[in-house]
Amino acid sequence: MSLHPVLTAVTERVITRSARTRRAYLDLIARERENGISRPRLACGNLAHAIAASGNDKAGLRAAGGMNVGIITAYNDMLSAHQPYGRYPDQIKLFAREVGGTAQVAGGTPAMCDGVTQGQPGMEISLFSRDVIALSTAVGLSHGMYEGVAMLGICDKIVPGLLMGALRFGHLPTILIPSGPMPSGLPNSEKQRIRQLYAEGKVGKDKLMDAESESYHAAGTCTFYGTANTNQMLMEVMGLHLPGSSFVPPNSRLRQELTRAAIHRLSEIGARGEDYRPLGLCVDERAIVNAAVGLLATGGSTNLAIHIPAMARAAGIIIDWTDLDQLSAIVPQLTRVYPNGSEDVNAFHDVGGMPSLIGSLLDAGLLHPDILTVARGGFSEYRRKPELRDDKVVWEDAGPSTNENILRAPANPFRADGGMKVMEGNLGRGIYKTSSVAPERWTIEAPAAVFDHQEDVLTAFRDGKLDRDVVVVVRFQGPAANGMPELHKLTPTLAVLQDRGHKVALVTDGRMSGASGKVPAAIHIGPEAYVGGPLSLLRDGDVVRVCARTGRIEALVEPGVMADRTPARPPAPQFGTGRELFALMRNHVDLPEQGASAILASMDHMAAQQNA
Ligand SMILES: O=C(O)[C@H](O)[C@@H](O)[C@H](O)[C@H](O)COP(=O)(O)O
Ligand code: SF4
Repeated sequence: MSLHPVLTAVTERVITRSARTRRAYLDLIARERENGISRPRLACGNLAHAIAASGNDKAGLRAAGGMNVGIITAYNDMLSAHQPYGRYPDQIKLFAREVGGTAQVAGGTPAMCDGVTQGQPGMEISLFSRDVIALSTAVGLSHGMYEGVAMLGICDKIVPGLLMGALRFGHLPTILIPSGPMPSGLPNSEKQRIRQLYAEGKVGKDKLMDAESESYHAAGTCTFYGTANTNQMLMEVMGLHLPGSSFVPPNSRLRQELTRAAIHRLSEIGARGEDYRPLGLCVDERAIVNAAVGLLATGGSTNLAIHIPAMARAAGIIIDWTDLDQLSAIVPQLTRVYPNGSEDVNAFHDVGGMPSLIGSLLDAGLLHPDILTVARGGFSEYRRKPELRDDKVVWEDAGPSTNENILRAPANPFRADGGMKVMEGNLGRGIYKTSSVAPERWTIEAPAAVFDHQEDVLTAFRDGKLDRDVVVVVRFQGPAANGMPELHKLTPTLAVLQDRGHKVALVTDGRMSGASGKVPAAIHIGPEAYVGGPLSLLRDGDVVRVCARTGRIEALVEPGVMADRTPARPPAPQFGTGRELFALMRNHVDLPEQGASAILASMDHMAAQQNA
């Protein structure tokens, strides 16, 4: 099947736009491979320090005969998705020895749980924790002891951060190793129902806690299709996981054999072998466009509209929301997984999952088939799913979906267009996730209720001030203002207003969770209010129109009236919960459409100085 012409056109535009920065990046990783820090170039003292505690691996590490795998782990036992990783390093060391290599934990990174910080001050650190993870990855790999990298991370900011960091060592082969979703618990729609009853005061805290604990109840990734599971999907359509490994349950024999296979495969794609597949060549413009297609075909998390540009930029590639919007026009929605439906990722995996999805997108010419992946052979390997045969993992054709209520092929999509729209108008430019909102709610026009803090929305609701058609505007939530938190805590309250029959929409320069849905939301609006963006000029009562059909977000106020207004004063920045430590990032961060990253903005500033 030939490639869809829009996919080709968007890819060529990305290649052209990125020509200079991508060339500089490829030159960098070539230099790093030839002359960069590496084990043979370490001095005796350096190497002695690096192997002092390596026990039986010391001789192997000193002789440098096999690959030394650097493990970058985002393990902590509070994050349910990362809790299984505690045992992985010891397993990986065994698997590396099986193929004549060694492995060391090169370093750890933090891993925030957005479920724990949702609605809490810590959420104002969440986006910037991604950059901290990128920096932590670079710290670990900077020792030059490793010929391959195994990365252990799943959740929201962790996979983007790991990739942003590892891409700066893009001369090294790198594989991401997932740990898998927890068993399905209380259905997400039932959890949401209980939350709405609680928001209305109709059930007590114990009932809510019981529902939450039945939903999030074991080790493994939460099973809604939020940012974490969108990350897993992304790693498959970019060929950075082993095929079909994203949603295999944790603590299973197959999961362990997939980890073994990943380490064995990593040892084959190093610089010394005949099948060199460095990360920086795997992540090229086609892989990034594949990522965007996967995001749109699955109605993935809006957070990836920020993270895909950031990961791309770390590899010298520039993709923007217009590219996303144009791809969205031709990429059909093929999955219905909560919040885009009632089923979860375990159900998606059981009916064919990633291999079936990738196969059908390839057949429709909607994915680049010729990307360089970590798996042997080409991207067509990713049509196949892993099975355990005689205790060994083998890959077998996955075939089409077995349940068209959850997963479909492009010939019979849930919707003909992708799940995301770019919104523009006199209030700025943002993103709207259409896949999780009923089409009859795609156009909302109502008077604005303007807030500077999400808590004030909940107070206004409790005081009965929102019981009407309303566009709730929450501003000063952008990256420069307070770190661009998710405002997902507002979902139950806004959904109650919507269920009462009111027309409701949310407009914000902040973010929403990948698990957010049901309520129309125009988010990531830039330029943000904190830097004087149009949201800072809005007043209570202004009529705002949010229309995902036209992609427009407008204040129906005379232009002269808005222009004559004085921008609202930003709230004072807050100390506490460590937020003051991130002022550095707030002061240097760039736009969400560019990736909302202080480190990438500073890196590009450095490149501009070099070229001056
Ligand atoms: O982007 C995401 O997917 C979210 O950040 C997710 O990781 C977070 O945990 C949500 O808050 C979970 O949803 P609830 O808050 O509804 O449990
Ligand atoms: S998916 Fe979200 S809530 Fe679940 S463990 Fe990961 S970050 Fe936490």
